[in-house]
Amino acid sequence: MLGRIIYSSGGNYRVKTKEGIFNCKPIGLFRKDNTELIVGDKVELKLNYKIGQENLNIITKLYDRKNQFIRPKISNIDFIIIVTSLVEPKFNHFYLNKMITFFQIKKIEPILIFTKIDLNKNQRNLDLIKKYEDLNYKIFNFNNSFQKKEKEKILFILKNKFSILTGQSGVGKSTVLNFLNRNLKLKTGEISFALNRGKHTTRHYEAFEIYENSLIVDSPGFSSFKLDLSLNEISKNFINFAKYYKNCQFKNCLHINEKECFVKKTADSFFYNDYLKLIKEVKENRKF
Ligand SMILES: Nc1nc2c(ncn2[C@@H]2O[C@H](COP(=O)(O)OP(=O)(O)OP(=O)(O)O)[C@@H](O)[C@H]2O)c(=O)[nH]1
Ligand SMILES: [Zn+2]
Repeated sequence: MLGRIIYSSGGNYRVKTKEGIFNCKPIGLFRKDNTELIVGDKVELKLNYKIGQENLNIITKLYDRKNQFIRPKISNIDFIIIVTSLVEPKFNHFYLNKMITFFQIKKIEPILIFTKIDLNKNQRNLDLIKKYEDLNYKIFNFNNSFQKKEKEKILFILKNKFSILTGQSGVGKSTVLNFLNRNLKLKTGEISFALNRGKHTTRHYEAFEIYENSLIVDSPGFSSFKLDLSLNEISKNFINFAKYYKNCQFKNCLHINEKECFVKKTADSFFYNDYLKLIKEVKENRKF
């Protein structure tokens, strides 16, 4: 029977199949060749397999992963849902641009959710959202709720898909999930904010079913993502650079020092400034 791992902790797995969710153990084979099974993996399952005196549900096979992350340890991701609040915490476009870039490089489509629109008093924030709309990203605005049509649209997109939800602490990740599925009842607000769960190192990953086989992993803050980007990848794929870096006349150009570089001349300064910041950050991290 085919299934997907939705929970993993200390060698115990929960696998979701068409027939339901089962607690499972992997067969020894995986241990022998050092294969670690992770949340998101598509696996083959045998129910009530007799081992000695016990009847166990066992995982017998791991199917090829279409993608895989080291931190968080998750595989086969279809979408990355990036939640950004306009206020409290304030609009952090640098992290948003960085995350979009990272996942575009990994060929995973981002879905952008902007929250706390109701608390926003700053027109510039709305103008910034417009910039992402112009780039044709899938965008949803959240006011403690989605409009009915928007909610239907997002559930339709996520149906039968496996997604990661990410965003800084306090932006509203749990609030959004609870709104999409009233049965989840995830803790929101000050308590989880104070715990700052992003810093927990032993956190396990668990995929929640939101709607008709749409699974979402609620991952802690941005900082827990291992972003292994090269300068070359960023220069070609930052946000919307892919469209016009080919017009840059310089080989392996970082679009910084060449006066006549096409990207430097045409890029929107809002994105370009974050690009410079990201290049700087990656260069500095390399020194260690
Ligand atoms: N007014 C308003 N408040 C919101 C909105 N979205 C979330 N909140 C509030 O913001 C606070 C933080 O929301 P959470 O859902 O706990 O945020 P989180 O991203 O899950 O936070 P962590 O668990 O720390 O990662 C809560 O008090 C929510 O009620 C929104 O669109 N409008
Ligand atoms: Zn250039």
